[in-house]
Amino acid sequence: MTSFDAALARLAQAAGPLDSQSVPLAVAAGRVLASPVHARLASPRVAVSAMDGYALADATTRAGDWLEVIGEARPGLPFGGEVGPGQAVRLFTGAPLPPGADRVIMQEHAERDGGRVRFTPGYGPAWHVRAAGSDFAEGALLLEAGTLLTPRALLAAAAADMAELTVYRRPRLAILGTGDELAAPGTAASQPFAIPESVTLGVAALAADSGAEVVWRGSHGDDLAGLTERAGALLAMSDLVVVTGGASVGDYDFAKAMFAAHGLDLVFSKLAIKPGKPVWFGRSGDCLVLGLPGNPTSALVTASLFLRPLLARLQGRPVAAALPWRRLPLAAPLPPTGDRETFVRTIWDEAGLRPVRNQDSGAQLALAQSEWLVRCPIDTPALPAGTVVSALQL
Ligand SMILES: Nc1nc2c(c(=O)[nH]1)N[C@H]1C(S)=C(S)[C@@H](COP(=O)(O)OP(=O)(O)OC[C@H]3O[C@@H](n4cnc5c(N)ncnc54)[C@H](O)[C@@H]3O)O[C@H]1N2
Ligand code: MOO
Repeated sequence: MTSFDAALARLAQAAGPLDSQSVPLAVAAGRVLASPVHARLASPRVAVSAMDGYALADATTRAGDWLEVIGEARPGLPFGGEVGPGQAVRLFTGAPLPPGADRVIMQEHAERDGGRVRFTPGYGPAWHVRAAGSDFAEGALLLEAGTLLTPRALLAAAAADMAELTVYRRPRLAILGTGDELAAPGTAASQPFAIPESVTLGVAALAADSGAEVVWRGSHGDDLAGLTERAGALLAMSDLVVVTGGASVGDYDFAKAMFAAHGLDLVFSKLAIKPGKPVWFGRSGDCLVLGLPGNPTSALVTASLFLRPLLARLQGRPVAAALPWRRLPLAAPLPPTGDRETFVRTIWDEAGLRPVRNQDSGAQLALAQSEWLVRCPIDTPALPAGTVVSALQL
């Protein structure tokens, strides 16, 4: 069986970035930059006030002396003249500092009398001036290619005065659930032996969260001819097909077989991991194909471990960006692992990571309650509470 690390390395090698496109800033959230963002102007563009108050020359100002208020400055509306000795300009947060002034005194320290102002002693050492370019200079590199456009990154791109950004195309993803027993949620209870088709819903949500455009989602029964035809249609419309279930060795497990007629090239199959041993990955022509086990916990765990990194790669990001392992303590002991690397489902409580009671790979309720996967390599001995382990948020 192939190890988790070896499988990930093969996946990273098999999947490179898709092409890029230009999109308006307003729809760029969650996308990944294909080109870096450089500032088209400095921030701030000129020295500005950090407070509402008065601008003046520090060297010629003493607490208690009256100054003449010669004008006003607001953000985007500078004062036209220069500030000399014995003078002050009324100004507001973000307003350009007038020439001749080098500090701002907050209005809380000012006493105003018509056209005059004076300042109470102890107005403090802070100058309340943001120097031109103190945030970033014109031309500065703000965001590198490969950056995920989080709300914070998007704000910086806007501050760089960009109207459009060059981002990687969103991977088009088709998701097919397989199994005769599957029924659309809401219809299972009225059919004997049917079960609600739950897995593709969870996988689709995870994929969308990782930047995919889900172009098709549905399920199909266990007939190989029908599945083969469906596989052809899905390969034609997507960059990546995810098929769930039918990954194991049963007589009705057709997940790989349905792609055989479409020239499936396997990259890996059957891994030394638990849950998720039957996960497999390959390529059919220009399209990638990822097979997840049908057991719901196995499917969502392997989607976190392989689908997220795959979508990251297709959008120009490294595998590691999709697998931010953290070092966190265990709140309860863990049993030893055997010959499969084990990903234990846990919740976070005040003492650390606590395994959920039901570790069955078919679980759906325990999966919903789980928050973190704890990574236990092959042959890890029993671990006492307090041990610091590698964990990944589910
Ligand atoms: N003889 C062996 N049997 C099994 C092995 C093995 O190595 N030898 N591996 C086991 C492991 S590990 C797993 S994981 C499962 C995975 O099997 P499949 O991928 O073939 O999954 P199915 O048989 O299609 O389904 C398993 C289980 O999950 C339910 N299911 C499937 N799809 C959905 C869905 N979309 N929504 C909700 N539930 C779904 C299905 O009804 C089954 O109960 O194989 C073991 N067997
Ligand atoms: O590997 Mo399966 O996913 O354990 O049940």
